[in-house]
Amino acid sequence: MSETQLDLKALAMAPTKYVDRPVPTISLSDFNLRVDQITAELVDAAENVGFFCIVDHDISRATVDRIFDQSARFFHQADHVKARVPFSPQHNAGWEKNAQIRPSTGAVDRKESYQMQFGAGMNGRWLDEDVLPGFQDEALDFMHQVQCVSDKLMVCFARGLGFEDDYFIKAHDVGRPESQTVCRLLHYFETPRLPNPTGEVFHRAGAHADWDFLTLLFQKAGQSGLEICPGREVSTSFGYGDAWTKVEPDSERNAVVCNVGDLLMSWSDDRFKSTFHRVKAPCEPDDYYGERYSIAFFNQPCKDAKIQGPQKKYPLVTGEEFTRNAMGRNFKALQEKLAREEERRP
Ligand SMILES: O=C(O)CCC(=O)C(=O)O
Ligand SMILES: [Fe+2]
Repeated sequence: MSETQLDLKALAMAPTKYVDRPVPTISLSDFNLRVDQITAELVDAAENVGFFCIVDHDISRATVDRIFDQSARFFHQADHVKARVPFSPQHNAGWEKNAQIRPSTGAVDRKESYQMQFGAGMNGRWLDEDVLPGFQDEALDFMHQVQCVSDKLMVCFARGLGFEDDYFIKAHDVGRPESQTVCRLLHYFETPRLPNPTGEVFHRAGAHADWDFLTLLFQKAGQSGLEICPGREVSTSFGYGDAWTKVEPDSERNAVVCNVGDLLMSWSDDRFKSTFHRVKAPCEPDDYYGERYSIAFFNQPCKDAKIQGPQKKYPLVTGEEFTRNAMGRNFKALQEKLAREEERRP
């Protein structure tokens, strides 16, 4: 074994460093009356952490429970059934299994996911009504409810940056054919406890930043693993630090975890932080190795939205260009990671 391999192995086996960082919980109650206060809290969280939890958001626990039930119904279908609605990179919609490789790990995430959109991108990508009766209606109803909450957050971020109240809402209008917003159902598989016979680590969601405007993440109580690692300076950097913080949303209060994505970071001239996060690959005794469900709602800009911050730090791009550039950077970083690993092979 070479010296570098030994170093890497030692690093992989070292216990994870954790630090406590506050992840604020922000109430959206009496939104119209309290909008200035809520804006101040959201801006502070976006500037200093990039992650926050929202409560009193008007999506009921029953609604969240029902969409998780629908998600389980979907994922319990046989693979050959789910394969009727395969993931299409061009449409950013559909089902994939053990297929996503993150530049941070160079290995597949051990999970399956199903990405849904509001409009034409979903043509042919819903399972038939006789396979999953009621699924499509319930999923779309949930997505519209999450969009309503997103709209409130967008009003606050627009105010915080000095734009008109509806500036971001218009740029993310899910009623338009140009909408790119995605709701992603996620299902992580139970993984063998370490040490396992091969020593293999099963990645869940390797460290990454989201490239959307704002992500709203729904989790199930008792299925932990989400961790953040702030300290990123600009929206184009792939560097990340080393001390992680566990995000434990208050399930009693039906909290939804939100995070600023690269798009909002860039649109705010890097004032609001898009933060590295991961669903930890379970590898230490206290980690959660069980099956895990989550739902991520990615607010994406309409293809023709014009994106530029108030200080014009970055050149103006359209929503379509921003997404294409982000995917291109991700692809390049992945190729570089895989090439480095190839070089290291004895
Ligand atoms: O499943 C989770 O809790 C997080 C997923 C995530 O970060 C993502 O898909 O971007
Ligand atoms: Fe993410």
